[in-house]
Amino acid sequence: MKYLGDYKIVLLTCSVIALSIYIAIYRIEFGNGNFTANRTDGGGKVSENPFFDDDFMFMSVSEDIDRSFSLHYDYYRESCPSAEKIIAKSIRDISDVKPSVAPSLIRLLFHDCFIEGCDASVLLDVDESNTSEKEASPNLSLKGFDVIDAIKSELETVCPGVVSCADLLVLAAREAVLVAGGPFYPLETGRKDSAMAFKKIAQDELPGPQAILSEILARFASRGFSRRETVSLFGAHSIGITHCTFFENRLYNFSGTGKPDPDFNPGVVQELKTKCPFSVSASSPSASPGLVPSLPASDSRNSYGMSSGSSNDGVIDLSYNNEGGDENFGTRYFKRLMEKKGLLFSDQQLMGSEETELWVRAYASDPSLFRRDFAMSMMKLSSYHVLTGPLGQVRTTCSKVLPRN
Ligand code: HEM
Ligand SMILES: [Ca+2]
Repeated sequence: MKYLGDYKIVLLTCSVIALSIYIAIYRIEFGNGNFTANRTDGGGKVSENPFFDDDFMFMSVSEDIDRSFSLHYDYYRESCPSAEKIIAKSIRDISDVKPSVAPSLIRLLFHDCFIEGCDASVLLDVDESNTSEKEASPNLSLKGFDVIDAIKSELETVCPGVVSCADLLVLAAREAVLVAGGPFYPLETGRKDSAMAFKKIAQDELPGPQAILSEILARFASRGFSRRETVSLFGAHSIGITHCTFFENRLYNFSGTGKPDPDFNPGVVQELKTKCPFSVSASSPSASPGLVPSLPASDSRNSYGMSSGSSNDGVIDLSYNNEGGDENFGTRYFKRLMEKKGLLFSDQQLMGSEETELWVRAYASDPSLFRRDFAMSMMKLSSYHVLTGPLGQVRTTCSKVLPRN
């Protein structure tokens, strides 16, 4: 009887092992039919799938899974050794002629990674089966797609079908940070591209320029970013531009008062009124009800409106009126916030809690602390929720998914 009991236990254990291996293989092969189900966050840790979180799983199987699902340094060493050099050189060359490209690419990276991870979903055009994130209102003023397309076609001539658009975007943005005077940070590669876009999520999840602090922190926290990391990432707003639409309610009609935002430096408000004349976005669809029709009114929290960044809208440097001159990347932005000179309402929100204000002050006074933190946060952002291994594809044109077989 004892032997029979042991035999049953062995049989049961074998069945459990066989079933687990079967489930493992099934999930890898078919990804539950859902490309977004299995993604990794940075260093190859597979997340969002309870299957991978179970430590009791059999080591040999899970180690193999781990390897094929993780990013690596110099992933293209064998398959496309010149990839990183081509990307870096292209960004430097293009930026020499057109400096505005660097900030555009950094923003593009943020808008990609923040929505379902760094999977180049933001680059897809609309087609029969896909909507496009480009049509979500926070993305209407994104730029830099042409630069990514140009570099991708160069990569395709050198090593066809090898370098993913997701890797291209994070590497291009890293070079853009350097070109803009920011820090270098190492990046692992091996991201794959998504086979779909997430327009609705982009519409709902990217914070708008009227977002309040609690909303901003919650959006970043839900993606694993601490307050310190969130504040450091905002340092990217020390470069690039913003359209008047995104802050003009602060000049003319803050919260329906018909007056400027009391939290906006009065000197800067006066100057900006000449650059962003009254009522550019008077007919903004996000106007609060009951307002005098000619007052710009974009207080509503989602706030991008439908005509965001339209071409007849004025454009202002995010570092406008930067008395410190060409100071360190990052530092100047945080100093501006301390002087109530942040252009976007959402920027100035960082001064709205003890903890975030503490980091603003720390970064304003310690450039090397900021550079270290920004580098770490950009690494984290660039590896957020990536697709690896068989879970994604390598598009040959960044704006189109691969044709189905
Ligand atoms: C609450 C979070 C954020 C909001 C509401 C926000 C909003 C905006 C807005 C409204 C603009 C102006 C776009 C235009 O007029 O064309 C802008 C520009 C920019 N943003 Fe953000 N942003 C946020 C976070 C970030 C983060 C985390 C990064 C990067 C790590 C970033 C990088 C940039 C850059 C580089 C620009 C300049 C783009 C250019 O010159 O083309 N932003 N942002
Ligand atoms: Ca994405």
